Amino acid sequence: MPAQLHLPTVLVLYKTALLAGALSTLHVRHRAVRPRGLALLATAFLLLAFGSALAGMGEYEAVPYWLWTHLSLLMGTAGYALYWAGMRGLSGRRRIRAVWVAAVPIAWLVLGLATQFPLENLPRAAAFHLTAALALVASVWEVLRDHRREPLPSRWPLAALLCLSAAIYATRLFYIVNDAATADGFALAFYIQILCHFGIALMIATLSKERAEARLEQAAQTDPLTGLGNRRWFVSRLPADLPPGSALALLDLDLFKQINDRFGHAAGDRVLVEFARNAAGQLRDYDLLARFGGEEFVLYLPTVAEKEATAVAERLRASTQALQIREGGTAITVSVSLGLAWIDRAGTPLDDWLRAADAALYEAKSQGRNRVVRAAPPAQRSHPASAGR
Ligand SMILES: Nc1nc2c(ncn2[C@@H]2O[C@H](COP(=O)(O)OP(=O)(O)OP(=O)(O)O)[C@@H](O)[C@H]2O)c(=O)[nH]1
Repeated sequence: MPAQLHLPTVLVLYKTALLAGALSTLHVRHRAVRPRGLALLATAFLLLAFGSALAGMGEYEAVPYWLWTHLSLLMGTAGYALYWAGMRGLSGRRRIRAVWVAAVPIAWLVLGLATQFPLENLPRAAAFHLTAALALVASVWEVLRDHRREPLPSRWPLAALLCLSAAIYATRLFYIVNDAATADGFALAFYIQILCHFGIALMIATLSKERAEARLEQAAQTDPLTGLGNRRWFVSRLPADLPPGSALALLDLDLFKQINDRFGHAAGDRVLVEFARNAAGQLRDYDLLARFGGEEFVLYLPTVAEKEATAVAERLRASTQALQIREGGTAITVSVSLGLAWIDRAGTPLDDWLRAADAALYEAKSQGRNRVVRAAPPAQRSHPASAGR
């Protein structure tokens, strides 16, 4: 198979793959809402393509020898340093300082000018291959380290392609250092790199698309004011059949209209945010708190004893009453009423439990507000087929 690869054609295709990578990455960047690392990656693709083109022109003596050797090494190493920085940005990390990215190519340039090693083919190729392999391994690390925080499926194929590309460079480096590199091996390595570049460009586009979809999904399920999940999020997270030994509560801020009327809508918003922050801070990691709309919130406590659920509700009520939200010279105070339903049996639809909690909330308001009222369990449905209608 290697003998069938025509090296000059492979080298032309290699540059074409890099150009295609640059164009596709620029296109994705143009379409992305908050692009990260894509400009760096497109520049990296371009630098690698120009570095490779310059080396090709040098081989035909179209450029002075000293110029293309130094310059192609500079472009190649700068290209892979940018590649790493771009992958880091794409993965979601903070932008790295330019000095760290520039350090690698500048170090090679200074060393090259001082020793003139790039004038020799093997040391120049070894320096390029070493930089490329290390930058690609670092890129794999960048792409995978954020997987838990942002589990996008395309991270894995992207990392696999980067690994393959790094492995090819490392293998080539081994042959170069041992002076065993052949033209056939060279052609095969570049052929695989072509496939990697196409694949990586595709995965960059896929990852950006997956990220945009995940953000849309999250925005559709998040209340923008408080950052809590909204009704859609809450319902999607609840088990289809609430298990016995859990609790559901509706929480409604008291006389909230008066706060808006007296202090203004913006102050009312701050009260909602502070209430949400305080309430979320009182709960376990796996409890679910959402904003149902307006000044109404909903809470689900999985696996909780009846007494404990009442204690949690009572704690939320008391800590809300203790809140002091500063507005100008005065402190706004607020209270909350809660209707609490303790789930004592399976098979009753969520809507019935919500209605029961709502009735209890209504009762809490009627009794003077700032209190927790336990809900009467909803009437049991006689026919299972009617459940959920
Ligand atoms: N600032 C602010 N106000 C909101 C928001 N959503 C709803 N409201 C206001 O919340 C108020 C709710 O008023 P009501 O439903 O009369 O209830 P309340 O004044 O809290 O009285 P009770 O519930 O009976 O204690 C209305 O004035 C709404 O305009 C919001 O996102 N921000």
